[in-house]
Amino acid sequence: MIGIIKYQAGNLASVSNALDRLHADYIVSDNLEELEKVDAIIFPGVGHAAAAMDDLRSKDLDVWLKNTKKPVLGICLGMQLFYESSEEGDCKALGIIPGRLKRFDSSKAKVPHMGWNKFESVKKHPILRGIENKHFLYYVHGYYAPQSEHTLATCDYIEKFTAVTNKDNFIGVQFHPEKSGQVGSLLLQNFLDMVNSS
Ligand SMILES: NC(=O)CC[C@H](N)C(=O)O
Repeated sequence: MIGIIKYQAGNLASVSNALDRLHADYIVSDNLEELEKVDAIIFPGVGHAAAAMDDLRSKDLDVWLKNTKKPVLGICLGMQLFYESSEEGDCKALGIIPGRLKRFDSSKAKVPHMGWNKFESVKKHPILRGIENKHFLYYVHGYYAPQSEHTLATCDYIEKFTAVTNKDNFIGVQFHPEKSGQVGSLLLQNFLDMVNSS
């Protein structure tokens, strides 16, 4: 059973639809008792980092997320909030992964980075099974996580930034797998398979 975190910055419908297409069992919830019972978490996100963190704090979801040992897949803003802070609203984030989100330099190219782009895998990981450097994924973001020891894959737009990150039970993807067609569905299925085999 997957728990999709329900908070004001979650693009819940598109993530739910993607799981429906994979016939996955899930709940959409912000209730900590309900979330404690699921096998894994999908932490989606569209919106402003500072506002999203305020909403998570208002529901004690920030502390719960930071301390859960369940597998967590963070998507877009969900991935960004794994880090220590973001230049977006100059806000503190969950602090699970070291680093600070930076804004793209809009003097160099149009911001946000919006559209289909490839990615370059840096380290092997089950979440990337069957996904190769030739594949395109869908991105919409104005902030990026610089490369670090936790970077599994990178993407090149103005900067070479972290497209997929992993620390312990936390996996983050900057792109939107729920909007990335078959390749995106494969990544979500890889996550489900990791959960089912754990
Ligand atoms: N789609 C989004 O909400 C992106 C997350 C964040 N606001 C960014 O611009 O990077």
